[in-house]
Amino acid sequence: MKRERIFLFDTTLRDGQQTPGVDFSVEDKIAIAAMLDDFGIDYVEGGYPGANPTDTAFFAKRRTRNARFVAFGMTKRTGVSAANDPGLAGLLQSASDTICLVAKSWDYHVAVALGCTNAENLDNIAASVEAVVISGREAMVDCEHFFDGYKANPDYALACARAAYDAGARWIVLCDTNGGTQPQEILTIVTAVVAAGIPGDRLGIHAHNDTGQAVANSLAAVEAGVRQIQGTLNGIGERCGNANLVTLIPTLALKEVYASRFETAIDTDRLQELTKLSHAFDELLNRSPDHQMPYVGASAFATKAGIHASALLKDPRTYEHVTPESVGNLRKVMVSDQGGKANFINALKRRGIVVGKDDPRLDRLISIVKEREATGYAYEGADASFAILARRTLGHVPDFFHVESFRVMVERRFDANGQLKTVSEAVVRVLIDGEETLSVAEGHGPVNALDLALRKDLGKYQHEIADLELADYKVRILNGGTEAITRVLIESTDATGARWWTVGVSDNIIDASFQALMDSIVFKLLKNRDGAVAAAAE
Ligand SMILES: CC(=O)SCCNC(=O)CCNC(=O)[C@H](O)C(C)(C)COP(=O)(O)OP(=O)(O)OC[C@H]1O[C@@H](n2cnc3c(N)ncnc32)[C@H](O)[C@@H]1OP(=O)(O)O
Ligand SMILES: CC(=O)C(=O)O
Repeated sequence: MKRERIFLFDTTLRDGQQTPGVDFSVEDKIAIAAMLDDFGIDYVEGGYPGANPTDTAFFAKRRTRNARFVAFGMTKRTGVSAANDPGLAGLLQSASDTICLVAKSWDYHVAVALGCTNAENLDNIAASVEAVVISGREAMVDCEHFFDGYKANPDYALACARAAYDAGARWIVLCDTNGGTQPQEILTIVTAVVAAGIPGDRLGIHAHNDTGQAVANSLAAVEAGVRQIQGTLNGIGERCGNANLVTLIPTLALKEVYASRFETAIDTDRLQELTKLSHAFDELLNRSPDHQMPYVGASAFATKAGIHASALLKDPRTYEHVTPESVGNLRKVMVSDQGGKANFINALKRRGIVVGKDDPRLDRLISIVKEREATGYAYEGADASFAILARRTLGHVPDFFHVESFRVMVERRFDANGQLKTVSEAVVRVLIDGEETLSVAEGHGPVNALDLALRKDLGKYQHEIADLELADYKVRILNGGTEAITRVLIESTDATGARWWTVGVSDNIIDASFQALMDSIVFKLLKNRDGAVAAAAE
């Protein structure tokens, strides 16, 4: 059976830009447009030329090689001709292939927001689309509030869509602008639009996620006939976001119910780049990836439950709905107090440690991990600390150095210029091969001072840790009150690009940090000696 083509439209740079806290520069937009273009998205909406200097500069030239480059703007205003509407002129001057016009399709909005008559709004839609078509560009109309409008006045909502269609718009996009419509309603309303004479292959869906249904609504619209889906990378967008293309793309490609009937421009090779794309975008936004994001999250193919791990290791299909490789993700079997022997054997194998199911040392390791987790440690997020603990329990970790003592001091005082300053200083006494060194360092805070002092003079190992850097530091108070236990997680990295997490737990935050810092250095030294241990670092 010939599969029907679904066109993917990305509005990360336009609706995504409307996300609270997201503010792209021209350089960001250029980078994101290139990522989307390389990935194979059909349409890349770049923003609103004329609305602000960034978007105007971004549209000074075409920013995609293969994808259609889309400029967004509103239909002309009442009382001016299309030729004299400054907003429309800005769109027509932009270096775009396609112009997407937003048009009101809810009569209530026409009255309240536009303050014109229903007939004037229909004229504005038609005249604006005609102007785009005459300019030689592809015209597209986002029918704003289409579903709410249809529920209030179906004839008028349909008339708006038809005005766009009759004037020559290639796509009429039905928008759930307020994001409150449910999948069943989308199915019914889109079916009615198709029955009213606008073919599905001229219709698109733009769904917001205010009830967590944006992906489901997009799929319901496809089911009813639409052939263009609008969405964003990682689901960013106004309020609760837009339909997440990173979820929709693999669903369309990997779920038989869709894959047997539809195809997109994203082939199986490109699909394997999906996790990278999603994470690269988060990197650009300077935020941590959502571990639980479908398909691409770090937890999407992770299990810490012993019963699951045991079956998963016999055959991954027992607990995976698709393979992690298909979207470029990884399977992760973690160790924790929820794990059984299978979790541990797998985790150890990854680090080059082979241990039999009946080996008593394995039971010992499991009971140490479970006991420690009961006191606050969390090894599932601290792979490197687990690697060290496993090696200590099952084999051997060299005694590289020994910290005899440390002291950390925080002092608030006036400096020589009379300025009030808080100073942190650490002193560390280290024994290496029987020789003692004493290091003193000042830092931005007590943990930074301790870290600097610890790494200041490690004698013969100093050159080995020169490229070690702390990338992240997380503190979690595990129970309140004066008896609070603190868990510290530290992420480290080095020149090879490897990253590893270590953990420390104590009722003293400095002591917890010290444990995590020590594990970080020991892991780095182990990693320098043994490639297998590096499997703990990603
Ligand atoms: C559902 C969506 O996400 S639509 C996209 C929303 N995104 C944005 O608005 C981001 C970019 N927008 C902007 O920078 C500004 O709103 C601009 C530059 C476009 C316009 O700025 P201003 O001219 O100062 O108008 P302002 O933002 O205050 O109000 C919007 C105006 O557009 C009118 N308008 C809104 N939608 C439409 C439409 N589809 N067709 C014609 N006019 C419209 C409103 O009636 C209002 O007119 P008024 O000023 O006469 O009351
Ligand atoms: C066009 C658009 O962003 C919306 O209706 O939500």
